[in-house]
Amino acid sequence: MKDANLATLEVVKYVVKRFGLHMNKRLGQNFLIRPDVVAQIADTADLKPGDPVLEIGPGIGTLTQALAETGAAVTAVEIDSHLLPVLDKTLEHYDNVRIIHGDILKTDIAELMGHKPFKVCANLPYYITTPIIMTLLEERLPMERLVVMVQKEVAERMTASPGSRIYGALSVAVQYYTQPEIIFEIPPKAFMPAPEVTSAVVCLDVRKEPPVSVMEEKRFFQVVKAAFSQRRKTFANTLKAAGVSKDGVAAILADCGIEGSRRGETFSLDEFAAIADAWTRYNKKQ
Ligand SMILES: C[S@@+](CC[C@H](N)C(=O)[O-])C[C@H]1O[C@@H](n2cnc3c(N)ncnc32)[C@H](O)[C@@H]1O
Repeated sequence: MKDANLATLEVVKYVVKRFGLHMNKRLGQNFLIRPDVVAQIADTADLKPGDPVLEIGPGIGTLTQALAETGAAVTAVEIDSHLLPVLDKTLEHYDNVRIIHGDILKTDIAELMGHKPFKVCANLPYYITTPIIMTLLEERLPMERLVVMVQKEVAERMTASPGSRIYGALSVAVQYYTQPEIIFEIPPKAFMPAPEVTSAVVCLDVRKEPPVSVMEEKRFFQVVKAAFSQRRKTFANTLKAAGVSKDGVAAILADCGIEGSRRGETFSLDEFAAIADAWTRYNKKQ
């Protein structure tokens, strides 16, 4: 199938029929049927021959083919064993593709990618988008860029600004580790079967250093989690709920100069960092 572009309705239909596939909704199986969209996703990854790239969920190999065509060294992790014989066939002419059968959330990715720098390019299964993104980022893998297709609403959360309704823990984490940019949107009809939602491709360029420095990163993310777990609470009450004494709350707020009446969802990364450091200093004094 080297000459056939896999990302067309005719080819996807043919493959589904030939292998007797049943799209598994539970595994987020919506396959792209637009060659231009697939090409644009692969272009955004900006791959050179030999570049290691990780794909999550190759499906029948549509995006995998576009990645392989760049000459990159493609590693694709697919959970569904029914798709393995399909991928064997659709990608049989590429010697720069390695298919791994497994659950990406249970895979030792650093080991799989040989502890060397790599990029990620994937049309993600939507039911586990956030766990996948958070795992990849929190493990501090040597990634340079992630190009991921996600639900449009999730893409907007990743890039949201403080104070907006959709700004949350995912926005802070993504913006702490990366510089996110929404590249383009994709309508449901670009997939078979068509999902119920519009999708978007996001490019996350991994930062060499976080944009704010904090004394204890763990504390920073503890503050973020507390701030968004009860969005309607004032920040002073959020700190109390997190187990800080009344005196402690007063001392932390005075130290970082932030009004306790504000809600956590209005804080910028700088403000989250200032609170986390004030909390760390307070704890050290106790
Ligand atoms: C949205 S489809 C993308 C298919 C193909 N890349 C495309 O663009 O047409 C998501 C793929 O992820 C696979 N998948 C779902 N959960 C997974 C997991 N935990 N680990 C690895 N692959 C998974 C599904 O079986 C499916 O092939």
